[in-house]
Amino acid sequence: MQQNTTQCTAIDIHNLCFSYDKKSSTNILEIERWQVNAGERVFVHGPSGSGKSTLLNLLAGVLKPQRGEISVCGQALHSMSGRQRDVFRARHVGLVFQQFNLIPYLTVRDNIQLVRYHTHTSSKLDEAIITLFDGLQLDPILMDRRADALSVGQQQRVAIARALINQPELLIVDEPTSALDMAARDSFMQLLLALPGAEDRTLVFVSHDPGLADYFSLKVEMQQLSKHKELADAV
Ligand SMILES: Nc1ncnc2c1ncn2[C@@H]1O[C@H](COP(=O)(O)OP(=O)(O)OP(=O)(O)O)[C@@H](O)[C@H]1O
Repeated sequence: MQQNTTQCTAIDIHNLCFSYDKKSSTNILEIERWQVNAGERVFVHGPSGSGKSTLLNLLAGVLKPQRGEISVCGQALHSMSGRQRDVFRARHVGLVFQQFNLIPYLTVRDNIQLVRYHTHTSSKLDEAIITLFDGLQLDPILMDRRADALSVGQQQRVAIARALINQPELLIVDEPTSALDMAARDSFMQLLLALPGAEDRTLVFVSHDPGLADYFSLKVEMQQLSKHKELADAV
């Protein structure tokens, strides 16, 4: 089932239909075909409500389509159980949410430790965190600070470090720059794209900000990718 990510198509979607409400006649997403090669940097944009977060959750295996096929890093998510998709996500996907989702009363180290898939000694974990912090220009002293004592920019970079701790092949980032001014936004993008392994990792990045599009090799407009169709037409 496993494939070498350097040879595989990172994302392969075929005739996918998704609706939150099984009784509704309208799909939130309908994607006939979408393929992304491993290592590609994809900028996903589209109006509010067009299904960007829903797409990210399908790619991460949080949601499962009602119909069709979705393979990520060579793994067929549509035929996995919820538990299998959880394992898939822990091993292959790094997720950064809009609100960062750090647990406020835990230290930065504990926030990162929580998502660590491989069990390593605490010194190995610290080593891995320090390497990531170095690339993200974060002071290692922050590891022992509570997450709610960090600035927004620091929380955002810690969220990236947490997403990368398992060395995922796919990094999914949802609207991470909305709280930043333009200069901070650009330096964040430069850091993100210069991190070790960034050239081999597939990046799917959602933003409303068209000013970020130039950082990406592929641009995807949600309304072109997905059609909202009456289920009755599709059946
Ligand atoms: N858990 C849910 N249950 C039911 N409907 C939902 C749920 N989450 C999202 N939706 C609906 O699905 C549609 C797509 O939502 P989604 O959050 O994917 O859009 P989006 O493009 O990410 O929007 P935004 O840019 O505002 O974050 C919207 O109509 C939304 O109301």
